[in-house]
Amino acid sequence: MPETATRPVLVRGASLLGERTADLLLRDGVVAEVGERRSLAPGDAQVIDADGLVALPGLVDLHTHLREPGREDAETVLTGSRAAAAGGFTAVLAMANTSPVTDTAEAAERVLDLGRAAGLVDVQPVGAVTHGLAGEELAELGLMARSRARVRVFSDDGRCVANARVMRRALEYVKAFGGVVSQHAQDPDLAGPASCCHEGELSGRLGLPGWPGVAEEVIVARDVMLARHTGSRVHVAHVSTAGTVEVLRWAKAQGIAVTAEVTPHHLLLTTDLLSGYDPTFKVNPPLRPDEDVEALRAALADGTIDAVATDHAPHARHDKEHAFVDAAFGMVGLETALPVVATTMVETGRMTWADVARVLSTTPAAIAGLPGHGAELVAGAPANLTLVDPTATRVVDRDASVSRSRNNPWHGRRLTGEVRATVLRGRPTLLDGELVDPAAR
Ligand SMILES: NC(=O)N[C@@H](CC(=O)O)C(=O)O
Ligand SMILES: [Zn+2]
Ligand SMILES: [Zn+2]
Repeated sequence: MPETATRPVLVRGASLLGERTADLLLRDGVVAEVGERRSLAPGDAQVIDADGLVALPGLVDLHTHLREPGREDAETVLTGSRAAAAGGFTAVLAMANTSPVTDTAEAAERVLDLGRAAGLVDVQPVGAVTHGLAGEELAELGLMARSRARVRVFSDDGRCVANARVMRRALEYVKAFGGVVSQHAQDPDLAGPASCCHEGELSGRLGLPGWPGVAEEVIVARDVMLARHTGSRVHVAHVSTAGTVEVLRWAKAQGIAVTAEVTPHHLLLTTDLLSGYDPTFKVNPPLRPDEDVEALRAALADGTIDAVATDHAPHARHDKEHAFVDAAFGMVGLETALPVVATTMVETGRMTWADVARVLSTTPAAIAGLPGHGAELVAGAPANLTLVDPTATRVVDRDASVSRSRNNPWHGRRLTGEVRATVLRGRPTLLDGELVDPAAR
């Protein structure tokens, strides 16, 4: 159905970024009018009563694993899109570590098309940096960039681009079209193949091979120097240590084009959760001690870390429910990202809702080069938005998730802030906390 044929939507009485209450009339995929509270007549519009809700530009996730093609038993583009819409996202970047890997233009276009067919969120493929994520030869970066998928973010995520020469070439290459390399920063020699948790007192006690924070920090330090040398842009995926924050702070002060993301889990969960050997908490990079968590929160609040990205990493039970050392790395995160940020950063008074819009929408959209997303909610802007109940609290139930996977580290935890509605180009994908059947839109 063409977008022009959809019914207008009137969002009544939302608090824009938590700052001022207004009505928003959404028509033909854009914000047609912004008016004083209760000033706009509904006419034939579908009315969303947003009294008490905060309106944010639709959330943008720089780091999502959708698992299709190859691991549809863990997630598909459709089930991951549902989780994204339920979490308030209107765009997600789909990581390239699928099977086959997204390392060609055709593979990227297939992911794009699967996203369009699902129709719940803009699925923007990330391209691999190297063929098959092998870290040796560059993938078809230019062809992916020029394809219908317009790939701008490249990453071997799951693996580090460990070879400095390869990283340098990738940075030089993507510079030509304003691309960015998102690095999974982890020196493979320092981290070691068997490592599965933070290296520290606890890993010693548990008898688990740990990996040290410095394995991340040396790669970030190297990559900011390569970004300076090439004049290109580097993005640091899932920052997990205070040392990385120090490097980023220095690099930004030099004017080096580096951006960075932190995951919700690294903002709240700590390494001591591993004491019960529950593989739900096994993730790469690992959960760290309190000092790191505090440094990450401070860096997000002061802008040293630019964005929050979920690293939603669904895994099927038969990959996750193993002895700790054998289980897969990763945890789901799309449906809980906003509540975790609200709980850790807003409820604690460290960030405002305008800051949340910056770290979960505006800045990630700018980093990824997605012009239709992250815009301020003013007349003429694309009608991509999220409505949040800022005070609602809820105990997370992994079985209430719409993701296909259940590796949910938030199960049983009470979080504040609930996504009530998501609107993609003027069409609700989530209403009253329930997914909207695409056929009914
Ligand atoms: N984060 C994880 O623990 N796992 C990710 C890979 C990654 O993000 O490095 C995955 O693909 O499962
Ligand atoms: Zn990674
Ligand atoms: Zn990842």
